[in-house]
Order: sequence, then C-alpha cells, then structure tokens
Amino acid sequence: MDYPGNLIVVAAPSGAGKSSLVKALMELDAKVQPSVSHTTRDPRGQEKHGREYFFASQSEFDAMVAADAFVEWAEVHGNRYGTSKKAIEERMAQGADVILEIDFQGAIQIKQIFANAVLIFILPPSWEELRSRLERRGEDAPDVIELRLANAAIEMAQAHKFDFVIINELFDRAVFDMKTIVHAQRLKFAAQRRARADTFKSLNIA
Ligand SMILES: Nc1nc2c(ncn2[C@@H]2O[C@H](COP(=O)(O)OP(=O)(O)O)[C@@H](O)[C@H]2O)c(=O)[nH]1
Ligand SMILES: Nc1ncnc2c1ncn2[C@@H]1O[C@H](COP(=O)(O)OP(=O)(O)O)[C@@H](O)[C@H]1O
Repeated sequence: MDYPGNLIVVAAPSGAGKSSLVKALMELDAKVQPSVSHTTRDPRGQEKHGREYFFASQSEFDAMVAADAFVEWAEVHGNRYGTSKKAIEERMAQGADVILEIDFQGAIQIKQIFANAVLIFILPPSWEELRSRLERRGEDAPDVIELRLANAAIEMAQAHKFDFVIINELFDRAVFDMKTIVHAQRLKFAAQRRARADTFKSLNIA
C-alpha cells in the first residue's frame, strides 16, 4: 500500500495530553487530518458521534470485526477501540498526513502494516501530574481514573518501541516537538518517493 500521505501515530497513557496536543497540531498544520476511531465506550460530556469517535454498540463493533473493516483494533481500559480502513485510506490517498490517537497495541499493529508510519509516544512529566491532569479533566469517575493510572505503568513500559518520545511538560514546547517530527518525516518521505520515481524512470518502469 503506497499513498502520497503519511501516517502519524500518537500514543500515551490516559491524561498525558495526547488529544490536546493532536488538536493543537492540527490547528497549526492543515495537512494533518484526524482518523476517527470506532469505540464501544460511552461518549463523554462534550463528545460528538463522528467527531471524537464513532460510538458503536458491541454488536456493531462485532459486525465490523467480522467484515474485516478495521486496520487494527484493541481492547483498552475495558472497552474496544478500532481504526477503520475507511478512516485512513481515503485521506491518505488524497495526500493528507493522517494522525491516529491510539493505544500502544494498535500502534504496533499499524507499524507492521505501514512500515513508514511514524510512532510518537507522549509521556507526562510525573505520576503526580498524570493523576492531577486526569482529575482536573473531570470526565472520568474515580474508579475509571484508578484503572487508567494502573494501566499507565504497562503502557509506559512500551515507550521504547516508538520512534520518538515527547515529554508533555510545557504544552507549547511539546506541540513544537510534534510539529518538528511531522515536518521532518514529510521531507524524508517526499525525498524517498522522488528517488524511487527517478529510479523507475531511469529503468523505464512505469
Ligand atoms: N488500538 C486503538 N486504540 C485506540 C483507538 N482509539 C482510541 N484508542 C486508545 O484508547 C485509549 C482510551 O481512549 P479514551 O477512552 O478516548 O481515553 P483518553 O485517552 O483518556 O482520552 C487511549 O489510549 C486511546 O489512544 C483505536 O482506534 N485503536
Ligand atoms: N502540558 C500540559 N500542562 C498542563 N495540563 C495539560 C497539558 N497537556 C494537557 N493538559 C491537560 O490535561 C488533561 C488531559 O489531557 P488530554 O489531552 O485529555 O489527555 P489524553 O488525550 O492523553 O487522555 C486535560 O485537562 C488537558 O487540558
């Protein structure tokens, strides 16, 4: 599968700030577009179907798995989440850089399918700050926060499998780091595509 657009995958423990960072990056760079995942979890207060997620029932999700509609899916914090083929392929074919906010299991699956995907892991500056961000966000019940903190240790142990790790301490600094990675990646793959096209041309292959 070779598309003119690139894939950027962002993973992080819950509350590290990935949704806020991805939103800020997309505001700075119109070429970066979101992949909207499907999930079986309930919507939070401000979330809209089709914007943050496509909210699916267990049976709707099952039907999509059976129809092979997902590029990857995983169970995270007791709910299922998946990236549909539709969510990424159309946009990449049009040349957009598609950004996926998914967990580490999904990120690793994506890298196996799309070797050129760039994997970014976001870390919080400390445990205390991670807990207080989850509490300040005010969207999850205390037991849900405890589950997410317990899972954070397992998730953070996977950070070394990613291409880049960013510590989200100062927000603007972390956005700038993401922007730099995305630009560097874009230049690298554009150069690779040009070199490949030149080789094909010199060999007279279409
Ligand atoms: N594998 C996979 N993980 C996803 C997908 N969409 C979201 N996730 C992950 O599921 C986890 C929970 O997401 P969410 O319930 O929105 O909570 P939040 O990360 O605290 O905002 C996060 O690690 C997300 O990155 C997806 O399509 N595939
Ligand atoms: N660098 C930062 N400093 C302080 N608060 C932050 C920072 N980045 C994000 N936040 C806040 O932390 C909370 C969790 O961020 P969010 O983007 O929802 O995390 P995630 O998507 O990783 O679960 C939000 O209330 C957000 O405004």
